[in-house]
Amino acid sequence: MTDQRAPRDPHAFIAGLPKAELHVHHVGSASPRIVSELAARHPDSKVPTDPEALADYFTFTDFAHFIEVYLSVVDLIRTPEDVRLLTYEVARDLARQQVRYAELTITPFSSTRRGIDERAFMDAIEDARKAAEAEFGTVLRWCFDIPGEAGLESAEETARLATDDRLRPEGLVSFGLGGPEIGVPRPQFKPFFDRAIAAGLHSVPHAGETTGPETVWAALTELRAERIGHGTSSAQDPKLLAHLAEHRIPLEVCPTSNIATRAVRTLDEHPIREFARAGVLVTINSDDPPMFGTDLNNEYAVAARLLGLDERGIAELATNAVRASFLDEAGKARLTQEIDAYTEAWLAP
Ligand SMILES: Nc1ncnc2c1ncn2[C@@H]1O[C@H](CCC(=O)c2cccc(C(=O)O)c2)[C@@H](O)[C@H]1O
Ligand SMILES: [Zn+2]
Repeated sequence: MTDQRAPRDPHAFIAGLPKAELHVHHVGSASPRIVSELAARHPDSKVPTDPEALADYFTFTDFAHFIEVYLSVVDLIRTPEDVRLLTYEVARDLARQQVRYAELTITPFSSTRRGIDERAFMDAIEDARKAAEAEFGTVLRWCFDIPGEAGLESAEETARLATDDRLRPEGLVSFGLGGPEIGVPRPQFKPFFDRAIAAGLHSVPHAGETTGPETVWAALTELRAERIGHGTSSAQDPKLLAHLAEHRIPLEVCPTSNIATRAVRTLDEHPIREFARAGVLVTINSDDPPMFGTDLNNEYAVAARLLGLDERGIAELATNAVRASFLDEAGKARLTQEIDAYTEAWLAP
């Protein structure tokens, strides 16, 4: 992607552009309305019920503080009905942004360990997935991730829920690893990723978000990652950038997330330009949009500004995500064609 003519009105173009999102968290996508509604149901929670106060509450001093706040929202989700409501509303918000396909990262361990029955949990997300597809036309698939800091117990539980044919949900396509990276080396999770891959799931761990490129290398070699969540520190290692580009291993880039969690100081210092210059397949994602005061459309606008993209360059970000997705080939062709048709219609004189 090279510097191109400035788009006529990037926000309007992006708002109508059909998109796919690959790195967006279930609980992290709970809108202020949903969070305040759940907080009102649980007065014992420290999460504010007032959406304005919530904006302040979602301001983080560092990554550890982000995880602490994230878990206080996880604590609000206590029943299968909470799970179903959250999932359906997240799908509604995605549809509003013309997201046709999303791979939503869910951490089942965090909910089952808080007392939600595993079968009821799976039924709740599957019911919401089918309702969203029928009512919004948005296709959802699941990524189950291990909350790494919770250790091997959580890895075992997550691998069991993801590979037991009596439990694994129909929409499950991938297996991930989230939470803090510092003090949580990737190699210990190799046996669990091996089980997930043997069960037909795709490996998509977070790596290089708050630690260096060695964590990205470990995700590739030990966990056989097909995509990398964030991969921000890859820019520090030219050999790693060349490897990612040569082997077409996509990065799930979440620009505003990296600023909000202090992983990167300012957007102008974000390594997304190095990724593009190295020929790495860049996809744009929102990670935990309401918590970071953003949404996917805004992330596309940020990427367009940083990369100096015109409409065709912005559309390429969307087709990159389709190409990097685990959607079936027919679905990929259909969504790519829709993106191309929209872009040509927009540019027609
Ligand atoms: N940008 C992000 N980068 C990394 N992760 C992210 C990001 N955004 C969201 N997450 C999610 O945060 C959670 C972290 C949960 C966690 O650390 C933890 C630790 C100890 C105990 C428990 C528990 O449940 O008992 C959970 C994960 O679910 C992950 O999917
Ligand atoms: Zn994430």
